[in-house]
Amino acid sequence: MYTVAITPISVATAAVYGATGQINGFTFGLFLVSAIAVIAWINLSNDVFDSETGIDQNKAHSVVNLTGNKALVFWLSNACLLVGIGGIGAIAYFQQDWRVLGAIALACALGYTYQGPPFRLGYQGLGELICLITFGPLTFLAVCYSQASPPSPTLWGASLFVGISTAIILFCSHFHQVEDDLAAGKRSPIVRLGTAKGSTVLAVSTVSLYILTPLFILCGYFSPWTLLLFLTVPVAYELVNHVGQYHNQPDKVRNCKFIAVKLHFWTGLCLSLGLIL
Ligand SMILES: C/C(=C\COP(=O)(O)OP(=O)(O)O)CCC[C@H](C)CCC[C@H](C)CCCC(C)C
Ligand SMILES: O=C(O)C1=CC(=O)c2ccccc2C1=O
Repeated sequence: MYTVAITPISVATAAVYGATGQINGFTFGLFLVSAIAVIAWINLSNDVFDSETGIDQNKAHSVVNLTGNKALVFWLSNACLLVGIGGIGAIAYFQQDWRVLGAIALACALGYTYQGPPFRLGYQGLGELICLITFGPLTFLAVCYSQASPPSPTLWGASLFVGISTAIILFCSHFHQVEDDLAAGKRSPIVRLGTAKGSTVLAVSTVSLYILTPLFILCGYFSPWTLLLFLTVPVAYELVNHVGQYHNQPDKVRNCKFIAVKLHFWTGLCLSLGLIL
């Protein structure tokens, strides 16, 4: 799952490098470490908050279920947040640009509203929108300011791409959980749509990645090298085909999140290369 931290930082940094021909390696490294700590926070605190609603009763790998110590996991998650925000704060300080910290702090606040009381917006099916905004434009803005570069159409285009590919991971994570979600009152997009319509939405969202890229090339935002993205079509096909076949069979569809992670990783790598070349 930690590729969800690495990919947006790498693609945004590649977009900056493509535009300016230089990046600060130390800032890039510190951003990566900080983003990983933020993702550790969101996952550990998700287990804490979900243990309060009972939705994770059957989730064997919930760290709260594994340790039986909710307080410990809560404080561990806060420590991760402190490390993550501390690292981003240090970058903002070195750059003397507090917009870096502001964008990531806003992303973290939105991440909290996904799962924490009193908001729990994920229970209303709003997680994918939060994912798109936080892993897309907010993270990309923070990265470009951290590299002392202004946002460009290339950066916005790439942020939309990564925002969608990250939201696809979250969307896929709901297919096998319909029963548990219904029991806990969580109206995930798959609970709302049903698994059949959900698999169609997944297909359309996945295909949109391969439409947006040529469109951005035609607009002059992306280099033609970003067509490297089409090397990932077999993974996209695997995802759409797997969910299309097994959307209503929880045991068979449960691994689709990991195919989505694979798609997110490889599309991110191809896009980064395309933006650098
Ligand atoms: C914890 C997340 C998903 C798990 O959700 P769920 O409870 O449905 O799944 P389980 O069955 O596994 O319990 C991730 C949620 C992500 C959230 C919508 C947005 C987070 C924003 C980040 C804080 C932004 C970080 C940016 C970083 C790259 C600097
Ligand atoms: O555990 C999960 O299901 C997820 C964890 C996570 O950090 C993440 C981040 C961005 C999009 C989706 C997800 C998950 O689904």
